[in-house]
Amino acid sequence: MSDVLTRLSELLEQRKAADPASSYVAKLYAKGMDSILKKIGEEATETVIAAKGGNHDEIIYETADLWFHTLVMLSHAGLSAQDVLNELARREGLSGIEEKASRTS
Ligand SMILES: N=c1c2ncn([C@@H]3O[C@H](COP(=O)(O)OP(=O)(O)OP(=O)(O)O)[C@@H](O)[C@H]3O)c2ncn1[C@@H]1O[C@H](COP(=O)(O)O)[C@@H](O)[C@H]1O
Repeated sequence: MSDVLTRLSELLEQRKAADPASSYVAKLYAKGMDSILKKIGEEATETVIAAKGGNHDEIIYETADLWFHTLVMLSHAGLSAQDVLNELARREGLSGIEEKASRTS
């Protein structure tokens, strides 16, 4: 895993014991999964709008927001970026059709 993802994943775990008044992530955890999912929906929409606009800085900024909130969702669900990277690694070398056939659910 990249150093950035490793450090951020560790920080997201630590924030589970943090005060929501002093941490954005702790506040999101306290609000619960529905609020986290709402943020993901908003950030996904903002990413689509940025990509349509074609400004590289905006695309990067909005995609970072989307990735970040997705990482918060994974952490709240007891998962991590590494779990998703493991799945992407599993798919390496498979064609799209083979990948679809390999799915269990
Ligand atoms: N990478 C991020 C990150 N990206 C985006 N954001 C926050 O995500 C929010 C984006 O939502 P919006 O653009 O809608 O802005 P907003 O109006 O403030 O959001 P809402 O109040 O409506 O939820 C902003 O508050 C950003 O500050 C982030 N907040 C935290 N991190 C990382 O998480 C770490 C822990 O953060 P704290 O828990 O706050 O210490 C930080 O050190 C960073 O590494």
